[in-house]
This record gives sequence, C-alpha cells and structure tokens, in this order.
Amino acid sequence: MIRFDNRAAFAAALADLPVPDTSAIAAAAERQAALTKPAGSLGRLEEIALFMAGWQGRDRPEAQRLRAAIFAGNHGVAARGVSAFPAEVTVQMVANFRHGGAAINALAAACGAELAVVPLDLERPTDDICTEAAMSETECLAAINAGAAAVEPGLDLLLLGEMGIANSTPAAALCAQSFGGAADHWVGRGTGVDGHGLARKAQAVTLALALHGPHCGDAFETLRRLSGREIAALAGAVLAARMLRVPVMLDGFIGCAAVAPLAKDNPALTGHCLAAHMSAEAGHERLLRALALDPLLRLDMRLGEGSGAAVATQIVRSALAAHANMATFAEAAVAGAL
Ligand SMILES: O=C(O)c1ccc[n+]([C@@H]2O[C@H](COP(=O)([O-])O)[C@@H](O)[C@H]2O)c1
Ligand SMILES: Cc1cc2nc[nH]c2cc1C
Repeated sequence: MIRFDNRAAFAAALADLPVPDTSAIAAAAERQAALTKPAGSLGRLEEIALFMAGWQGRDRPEAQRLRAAIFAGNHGVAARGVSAFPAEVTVQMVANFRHGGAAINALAAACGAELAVVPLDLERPTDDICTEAAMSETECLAAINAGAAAVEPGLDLLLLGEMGIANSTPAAALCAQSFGGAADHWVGRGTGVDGHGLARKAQAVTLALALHGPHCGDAFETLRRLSGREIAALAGAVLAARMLRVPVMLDGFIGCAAVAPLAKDNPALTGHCLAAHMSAEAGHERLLRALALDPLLRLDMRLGEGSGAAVATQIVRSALAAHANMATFAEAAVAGAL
C-alpha cells in the first residue's frame, strides 16, 4: 500500500514515475501478430491489449481484479449557487451508492468491478476557493492518502469516479491553472445550471485564479488551494496506482481535471491512464487534448461517479478476451498474409 508522508514525498513520487514493462509489451505484440486476423484489424483493441500488458507485466493481461473507487466530498464554493442541486445530495448519493441504487452500482456490476465508496469528511465542506485555500496542508495530504489507500497491488484495472455537488467549478479552476485559458474555456453546465449559474461559475473560477494562481507552485499546492477532498483523493489514487503499476480508467471532466496539476508537473503521468469517454461537459474535450488522452467512447454522458469508466471497461474486457482467447494462424491452420 502506498502512503505519502508529506508533500515532498508526493512531489518526489511524481518526479520519478515507473515505466511500463517493455518486454511484456514485445511478447504481447508477438502474440498479437500471430493471431488469426489481418495485422491491426482489431484497431484500438490491439493497442489496449498492449497497454494492459505493459502495466500488468505479462503477455496475456487479465481483467479479473477490477475495482471501481468512488470518492465523495463537499465544497464551500457550493454556497455561490454554482450547481443545479443542493449540497446535501452528496451525502444522499453516498447512501444511494451503499444501497446499490445508483448508476455506478448497476454499471460496475455489469463490467465485473467491485465498488469501493469513500466519503471524505462530508459534514465538513472545503473552504470557498474564491476567498480561501480549499484545504489545509494536513487536510489535502489526508485526502490524497485516502485515494492512495484505495489502490491495492495486483489490481488488473482501477476505475475511478467521484461525487461532489459543485465540484465541476474547482475542476474548471484546476484546468485553467494547469493549462491556461480563461475561466469560460473550462466551465460548463455541470449538473445542469442555467446561463446565470454558468456566469456564476466563471466568476468563481476567475476569483479563485486571481487569488491562488500566483501561489500554485506545484501539483500539491494547486490541489490544496483549488480542488476538494474527492479530487485530491483521485489525484492520490492515480499516482499510487502508477507506483504500483496498476492501470487506471479515468471517467469524466472532474476525474480528468484531478490529474491536470500532476500532468502539468510531469506530462508522463497519464501514461498508465485510459480516458473512458468524452463527457458532454464543455471543457472535457480541451482537457483530454491537454492531457494527450484519446477517449474510448463518446456517449454524451455527464454523470460522473465512475459511470463512463465502467462502460469503457467493457471495451477493455473485449480487447483482452480477443487477445487471450483467439487462435494463432498456426493453431487454426489458417494461411497468413501474402
Ligand atoms: O463526469 C462528468 O463529466 C460530470 C459532468 C458534470 C457533472 N458531473 C457530476 O455532477 C456533480 C458536479 O456538477 P455540479 O453542477 O454540481 O458542479 C458531481 O457529482 C459530478 O460527479 C460529472
Ligand atoms: C443525482 C446526482 C447523481 C450524481 N452522481 C454523480 N454526480 C451526481 C450529481 C447528482 C445531482
């Protein structure tokens, strides 16, 4: 299990990322070339199989041990009218996750993933990012470590999700701080705010950037000032997964925004990540481009809670089933290419 003792340990881990196992990739590619299909004819499924081989370190990667970890947090900035829903929905949805009634319960079960629900101090929202840092150093480190604790060595794939009313506003602030651009480039309608709500979001992001921007010296400080507990937990989970060579399936706008400050400090960070889908949230396309991630699906989803990650995991399962179970040309006595 990974635990970061302090912010320096977090920064050191981010600066020294493990790389995939190139001999496992080569062995998987050799097998792929021998399977009964024209070379490349399974398209991205072939790339996914090699990606999984590299991080799992074996030529026949598996999709047996799948975990979906959903982090939940509350946000001081919610008081500025930036969400279409009241803040109490966060705790109510956590109860729904626990009772099995949410989309992620159905979708995680459908793709064979166990579900870990991690509420983070829901009774204690973060401070309003327009006037204060979201978290103290201690709080931010605790949230990051709650994320890291959800990652176990030997997982075949980690699916990540979040729940937090108002969290698309801090997510937009993280994107603007990490990749530049005005607030308007990054805010979207979230749970469904109207034009006034959208203007309040842009205003909140602009205020937060003006206050914190000059002080966001590294990923930890950016997360501490501009994110929230569930977002910092996602960042901690992604970095811990990398240290354990566990591949990660990222979900929507907020899930991807969590890695933006880390990718700013080390662009290689997203190397063990797949982007499940392109959310309908306005900034997600721009964010995926900045992270150099090509989403697997485009289904106009914008739910969060790991729902897109669970749907895209079905694609990974298909890729690995073909890779592991197809016959080779020799086994099936099929002639190869001329
Ligand atoms: O995943 C996405 O792309 C996504 C886009 C819009 C909203 N959400 C979810 O909706 C909540 C954030 O929206 P909001 O309007 O409250 O900021 C939070 O619980 C997210 O999981 C998620
Ligand atoms: C009902 C509801 C469910 C969610 N799941 C993730 N974010 C959400 C936001 C709302 C409002």
